[in-house]
Amino acid sequence: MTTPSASLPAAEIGVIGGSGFYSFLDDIEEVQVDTPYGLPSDRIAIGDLGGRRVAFVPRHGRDHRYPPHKIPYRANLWALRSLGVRQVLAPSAVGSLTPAYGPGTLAVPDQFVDRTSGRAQTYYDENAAIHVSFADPYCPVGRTVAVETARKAEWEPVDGGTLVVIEGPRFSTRAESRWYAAQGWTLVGMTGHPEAVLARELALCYTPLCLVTDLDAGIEEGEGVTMEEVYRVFAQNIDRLRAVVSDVVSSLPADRTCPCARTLDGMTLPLELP
Ligand SMILES: CSC[C@H]1O[C@H](OP(=O)(O)O)[C@H](O)[C@@H]1O
Ligand SMILES: Nc1ncnc2[nH]cnc12
Repeated sequence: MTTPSASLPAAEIGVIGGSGFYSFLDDIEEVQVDTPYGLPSDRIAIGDLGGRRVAFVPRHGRDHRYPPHKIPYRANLWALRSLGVRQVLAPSAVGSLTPAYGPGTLAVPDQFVDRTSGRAQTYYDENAAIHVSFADPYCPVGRTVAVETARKAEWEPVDGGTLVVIEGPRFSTRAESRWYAAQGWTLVGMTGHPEAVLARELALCYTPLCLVTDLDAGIEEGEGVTMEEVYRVFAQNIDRLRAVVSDVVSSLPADRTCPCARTLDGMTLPLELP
C-alpha cells in the first residue's frame, strides 16, 4: 500500500458514490481531509472491505448538497490520493441514449465526450504545461475487472460505449438528447467530467460503473426525465450495485501494471503530489 500523507489514515482503493449512493462501508473511521483545492464533498469514510482498505466519498455530499457543476472534484481526487488511494471506482446514475439499454442496465463505458463548461478540470494551470494522455480515459484493468465481476454476479453489463457528460443541472431537451444519440453516444450523465481527467492527472486508475436509471428525453416519449425517476430506479438497484462494487474492490490487483500508473513518468510537475 502506498504511504499516505503524514497523520492521515491509509487506504488503497477509493470509491466515489453518486446520486443515491451516499454510504458504502461498515465500521468506518471518518476523516476530514483538507486540500489545496478546499474541502472534499464530505468527510471521507475509511474501512476494510474484502481484505482491502477502502476510502469512500459521496460525490454530492451525504445530503446531496453539491449539484454536478459545483462538486469539488479537484478536492475529492486530491484527498483520496492523500490517503494513499491509487485506484478509484466511480458508480454513477446515468440516462440511456438507446432503447437497448433500459433502466437497471449496468454499463462500463470506455469513452466519454465532454459537453460541460466552466468546470475546473486540471491541477496544472500555472508554472508549467502538463498534458496527460487521455485517448482512453478509463483504466483498462479496472474496466476488465468491473465487467468480469458483474458477469459473475449474473448482471450482464454493457462493455464499452460513450458517456456524454452534460453541464446540467437540468436534464437534456429532446433535441439535445436525439442529437447525442445520433452521434452514436450511448449514455448521458453530469459528473463523469472532470472527475476522470483529474484522476488521470494524479496518475490514479479510474473506473466508471454506470447504472442506467432512465431512457433520456429523446429516446422515450412521455414527460421526460425526472429526479424522482432517477432516485427511484437507483434505489431499486442499489443493493446489487453495492454488491458488485464490493466484489470489484476485492478483485482489483494490488499492484498496478496499467498505463494509468505511469501517466506522469518523466514529467517535471509544477506541484508536489500528495
Ligand atoms: C439525481 S438526478 C441527476 C444527477 O444524477 C447523476 O449523479 P451521479 O453521476 O453523481 O450519480 C447525474 O450525473 C446528475 O448529477
Ligand atoms: N437522463 C440523464 N441525464 C443526465 N444525467 C442523468 N443521470 C441520470 N439520468 C440522467
